Amino acid sequence: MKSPLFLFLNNLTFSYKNKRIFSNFNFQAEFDNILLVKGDVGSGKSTLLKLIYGYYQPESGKVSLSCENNKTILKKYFIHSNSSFNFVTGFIKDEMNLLGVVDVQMNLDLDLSKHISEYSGGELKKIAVNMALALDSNVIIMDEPFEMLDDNEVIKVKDAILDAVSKYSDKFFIIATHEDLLDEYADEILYLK
Ligand SMILES: Nc1ncnc2c1ncn2[C@@H]1O[C@H](COP(=O)(O)OP(=O)(O)OP(=O)(O)O)[C@@H](O)[C@H]1O
Repeated sequence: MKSPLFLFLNNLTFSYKNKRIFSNFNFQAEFDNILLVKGDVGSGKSTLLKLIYGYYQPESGKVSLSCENNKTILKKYFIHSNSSFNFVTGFIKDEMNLLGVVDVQMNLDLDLSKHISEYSGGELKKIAVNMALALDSNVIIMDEPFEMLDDNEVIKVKDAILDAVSKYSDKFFIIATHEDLLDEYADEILYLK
């Protein structure tokens, strides 16, 4: 049986220079598959994902992710809204080797040997999402996975996420999105104002 993932945000305070984004913010969720983070433009969704991932440290307060089953080691992977940040080596193949991804799951129909500057934003997004799904990470944090994709690709990415959720008992998704298409599948939705 699947052990849920717990997210606790306790009195979280975070600012960029002089701009306060979270002030003693509290939230907790227990979820089996998908936690969505939604809200207006600039409400702090990306910032919160980066705090959850650990890119940023809060000024005060605490972020914690834990699994009821303490034996499960939480390996996190972050998909940036600008997917070029996911390919620090500059090359898809090198990144895959670095992360130990043998093959991407979906039929991408793309030449993966080029430099990242030679792909469109949507192509990079597709590759990044599929790379994340092919990794053995169990906490996949996605910042706007549907951005820059056409309708057809949006459905493919949505289906790939739902497929991973049904296939693997140990994968959890924390997804920031403006789209409504995962709402009905989410265990919980955090709305930021
Ligand atoms: N690196 C940064 N330095 C300074 N301010 C920043 C930085 N990143 C974000 N901000 C500011 O913090 C606020 C929250 O930004 P964030 O990107 O978290 O919002 P968001 O909800 O993800 O927005 P969007 O819906 O446009 O993606 C915004 O006002 C933004 O201008």
